[in-house]
Amino acid sequence: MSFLSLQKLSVTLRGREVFSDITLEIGAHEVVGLIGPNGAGKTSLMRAALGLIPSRGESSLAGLTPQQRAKAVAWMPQAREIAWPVKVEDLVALGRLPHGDHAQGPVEAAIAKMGLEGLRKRRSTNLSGGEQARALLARALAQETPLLMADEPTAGLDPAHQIATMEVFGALAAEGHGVLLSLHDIGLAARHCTRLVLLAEGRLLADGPPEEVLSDELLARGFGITAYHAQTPDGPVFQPMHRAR
Ligand SMILES: Nc1ncnc2c1ncn2[C@@H]1O[C@H](COP(=O)(O)OP(=O)(O)OP(=O)(O)O)[C@@H](O)[C@H]1O
Repeated sequence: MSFLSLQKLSVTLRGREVFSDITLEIGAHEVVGLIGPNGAGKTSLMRAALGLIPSRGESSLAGLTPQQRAKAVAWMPQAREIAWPVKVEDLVALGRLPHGDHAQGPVEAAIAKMGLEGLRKRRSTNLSGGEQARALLARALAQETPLLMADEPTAGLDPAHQIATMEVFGALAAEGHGVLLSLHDIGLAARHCTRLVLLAEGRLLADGPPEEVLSDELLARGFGITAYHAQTPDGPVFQPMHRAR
């Protein structure tokens, strides 16, 4: 089952083509890491897929009404903006708005998954940056959508919370959801994503299992780096090492 289908999606901003002809399917049981250098178009790709910016080509989500879309996909943007000083538990409960219910089960589950029990009564605008990110992710989880899309969800999180958050995405995929994340931490991406999509040079340069997409050639071409990688009993280890010459 496909939760997101992009056909030849292209975005031009202020007369400059950011990327063109991106064709991509995301389905159940996948944690897809969208990687690429600064300015490659990762945010633009996700925003165009959601129908938030103009594009050419097709996205299965872009034509939905806001109500339909909010039931099909939860979206955590890069900007962690919380407009009102609501309590964390009330912020998370806003995830239920598209469903028009006050179901406590999904809210409590999201609070527990993001480790927010100790913060639930705090005003969300007073939280640290990483705590706010976890609260916004919990709101997205409470939305209980087939697909979760998040723009750099682990940015600003400490290592334990980065790992915990990636494990939450893995658990969602195991339950049958699909997840699309933009990530700059390629080590986390290598370890926790089932599939990587490399966006560079204005197009989709590679799409496949992490070990294929993180080849020496694609890393040099896409990011201009060399890296150390190894398979360990605990999974793949990946460390960027040098700028490629
Ligand atoms: N509203 C806009 N108007 C004009 N250009 C834009 C606009 N938004 C983004 N861009 C440009 O489009 C390109 C892609 O930006 P985008 O934010 O999608 O990249 P990204 O891969 O998410 O980058 P980063 O890793 O730095 O977050 C960049 O060159 C950016 O300057």
